[in-house]
Amino acid sequence: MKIYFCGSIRGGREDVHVYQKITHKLKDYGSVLTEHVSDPELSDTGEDGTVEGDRAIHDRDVDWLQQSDVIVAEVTQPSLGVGYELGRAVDMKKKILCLFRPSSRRTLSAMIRGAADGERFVVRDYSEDQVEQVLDEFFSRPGI
Ligand SMILES: O=c1[nH]c(=O)n([C@H]2C[C@H](O)[C@@H](COP(=O)(O)O)O2)cc1CO
Repeated sequence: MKIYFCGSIRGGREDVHVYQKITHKLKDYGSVLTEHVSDPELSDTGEDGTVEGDRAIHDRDVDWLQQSDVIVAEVTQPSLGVGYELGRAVDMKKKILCLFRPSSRRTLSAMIRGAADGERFVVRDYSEDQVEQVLDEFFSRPGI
């Protein structure tokens, strides 16, 4: 199974340790196409700051989205890129899990929470210590 993991990069890297935890667990279910997202060495400038670099990142990521079977997004730290990826993934009719931590005291965008249908697009509130349990639950759903 190919898994596309989304997490904030230029939106801020405060949650990178949570991304690491999620990516580590995701490897139990398949290959993670976007492992760089959870790399603590990657700063909020991203992989490449040039216009050509940004185009290459965009085109590669859209291609990976197309190839992927499941999208898992950590959406607590707001990120334009993650929002864009989720919109594209909905259009591609992909199976999507969004993970949000209410302990952040943020309110998740209505465009993400409001997109949930409980089947193809799942939004799950969780705490950091529930990462394994929440992912096990999601990946044991029929059709995943
Ligand atoms: O360098 C990058 N590499 C990359 O793969 N992305 C993708 C993957 C992430 O899930 C998402 C993060 O978007 P943003 O940088 O707007 O927070 O975009 C984003 C950047 C920088 O915007």
